[in-house]
Amino acid sequence: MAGFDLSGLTASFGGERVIGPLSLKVKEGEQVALVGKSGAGKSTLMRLIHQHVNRNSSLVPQELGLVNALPVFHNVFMGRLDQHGNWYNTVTLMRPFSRDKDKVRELLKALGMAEKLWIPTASLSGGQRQRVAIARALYRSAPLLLADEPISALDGPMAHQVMQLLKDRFSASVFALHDVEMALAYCNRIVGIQDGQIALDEPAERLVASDIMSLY
Ligand SMILES: Nc1ncnc2c1ncn2[C@@H]1O[C@H](COP(=O)(O)OP(=O)(O)OP(=O)(O)O)[C@@H](O)[C@H]1O
Repeated sequence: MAGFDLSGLTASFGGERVIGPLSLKVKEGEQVALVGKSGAGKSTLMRLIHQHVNRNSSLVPQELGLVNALPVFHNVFMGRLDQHGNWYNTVTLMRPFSRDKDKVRELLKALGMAEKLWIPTASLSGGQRQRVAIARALYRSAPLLLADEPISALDGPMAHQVMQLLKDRFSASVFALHDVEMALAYCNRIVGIQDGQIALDEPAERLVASDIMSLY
């Protein structure tokens, strides 16, 4: 199941409400961009959605969640840790299976970094690290993608390549995006977050960048 239908979503920190209560329904075929100024609540909403849909989703968190001491291969493989037994995961740590190596190499190739397969993640650049987290989400291959600022460290051409790849590979997606032009180019629905509430919810084709800038 690619979509979700959640209601009564709320989040508070130190007694202060930062999200909701709000409802959000996302259907198969929708690429949703969460936009809004820094601190509006996009990451918090993303985490709330993930808590509810969890195993049905591929997650790219803003902080990436990589294990620096491990090579790129193992960080990408982690996208499917919960789909294998302990024995398989333990063997893979020491001596990965060819079919998994081939699959991960193929994903890295699509992201322009196949040669980094066995490099420890700690020695990668910020943009390369971000692509490892994206490869991990692609490897998981869940029907729903939740991606919090997935292209913030990528240069222009790579940012476009990654957004196109993610759009093609997932049947429904929720992106938190600072880049309004990218949101309009790759998403078909724009949800504006302001003070923890949905202040805008429109098909992207009905909006231009200036309509969204009123949220900032
Ligand atoms: N762990 C936390 N403890 C306390 N307050 C938090 C915590 N995480 C988020 N907040 C607060 O919740 C609000 C929403 O934060 P959130 O990170 O969701 O915003 P955002 O829209 O994702 O911002 P950005 O675009 O900068 O990533 C902010 O006021 C932030 O200070």
